[in-house]
Amino acid sequence: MTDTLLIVEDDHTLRITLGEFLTRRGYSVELAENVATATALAAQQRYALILLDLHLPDGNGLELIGHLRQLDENCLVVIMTAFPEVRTAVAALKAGAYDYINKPFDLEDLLELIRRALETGSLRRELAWRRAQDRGCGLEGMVGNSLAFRQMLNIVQRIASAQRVPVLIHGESGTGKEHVARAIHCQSPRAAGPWIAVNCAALPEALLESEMFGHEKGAFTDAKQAKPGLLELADGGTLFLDEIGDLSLSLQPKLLRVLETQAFRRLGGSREIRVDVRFVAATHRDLRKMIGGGQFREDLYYRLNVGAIDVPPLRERREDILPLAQHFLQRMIPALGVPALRLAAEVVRLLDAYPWPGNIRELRNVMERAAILTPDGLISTTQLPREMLGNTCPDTGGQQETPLRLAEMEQAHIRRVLADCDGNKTRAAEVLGITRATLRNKLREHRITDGEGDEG
Ligand SMILES: Nc1ncnc2c1ncn2[C@@H]1O[C@H](COP(=O)(O)OP(=O)(O)OP(=O)(O)O)[C@@H](O)[C@H]1O
Repeated sequence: MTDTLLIVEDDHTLRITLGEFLTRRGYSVELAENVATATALAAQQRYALILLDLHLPDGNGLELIGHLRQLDENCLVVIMTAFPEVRTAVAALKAGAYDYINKPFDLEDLLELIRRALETGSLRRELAWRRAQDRGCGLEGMVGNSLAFRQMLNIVQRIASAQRVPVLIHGESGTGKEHVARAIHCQSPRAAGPWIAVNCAALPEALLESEMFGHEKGAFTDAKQAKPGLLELADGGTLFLDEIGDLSLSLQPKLLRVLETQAFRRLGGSREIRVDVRFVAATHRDLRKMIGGGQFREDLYYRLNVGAIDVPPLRERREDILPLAQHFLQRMIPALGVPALRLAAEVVRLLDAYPWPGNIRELRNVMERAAILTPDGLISTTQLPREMLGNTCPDTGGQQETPLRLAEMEQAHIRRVLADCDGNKTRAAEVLGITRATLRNKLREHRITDGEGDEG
């Protein structure tokens, strides 16, 4: 099947030229001249890749990235940006863009970037599938040996066997709350029963209510058929309520009632339905503070918090960083078809020093990206994201986040840009905004070799 690309560019000539060029190279291409058209097109179909100009007449490309990724979280976006806007391009990468290319660019370079991005895209899809496959039950998939982690697992095991006790899992984003919730289900006598997960932040209130409680025929305009809710589907098993802190104030008492009585009515229904469900909820929010601010009901909090689990952030269990990194690399080997993936010593040091604000999910993403980018199976600093090179201090062992010295920062940045430009010094000098001669001097000064920018 031909990959369909979307070009979002307000410059008429560039839009048409790019469209014709990529069509000649075998892609199916659609064009949009502004945010409104791009949004309308992306809502109708999935694009393999979107080439996006940042400055559009009716809005900002940066905001559009977020919207596009909401429609399709695996969507690949490549930013086209004018040369002095490197900082904006970095913001675009943070917003989820795959890569960026500086204008004016060589069409062949763009083609190469597109090929690489599409290859990564298909690997990502395969990985998502593998992740779903090996999201095994129980504790086997849970990596960690730090004291904090082992203490948490102890609590998980004890709570799991008390199969009717509601559980509230608290922890920062990406710490593994859903993983823990699933382990509770799998370790409990309910393991053979259904596991149903719902994200309370992802659906508008009315939809969430009808999803949870189900509805009878005619309960509202679109209710053409009666539909059982998730509560019924979870009968005999576990209902996982992710992001419980986002549950609206009007749904909170309704949930509390089910927790207390294990009974409810479908929307528009008069029959009381009884279920046998274990409730596990998770949040990254401070629910106590929300109670103080009147945003979360105290009675619901205490009802859920009977079994309380705190998942520690990764920075508080640093011994787990390396085993987790190795675990994520191992998982990539079959997908990439390489014999092995190894970490350079410098990378190990940087992994250990980094504060991991996005916790295990961030570590997983960093490892998967690095594994895809490495040319020879050895992960070096050039495959790490910029923020990991810029935010940590080599000598602190990661406990203190002392900033890099200017020279170290410059060295790391030059290496990064050189790697991005595949060692092409003319392009690297252009990106850095210096002459080729100045770049040569700096390479000598920082003892960066001609090859791929690694120290000799
Ligand atoms: N102990 C672990 N061992 C291996 N992988 C883990 C572990 N904990 C979490 N992960 C992986 O890290 C990723 C993030 O975990 P998860 O989705 O459970 O986090 P979360 O806290 O629920 O995130 P959010 O708050 O954003 O919903 C997942 O890919 C998960 O499989």
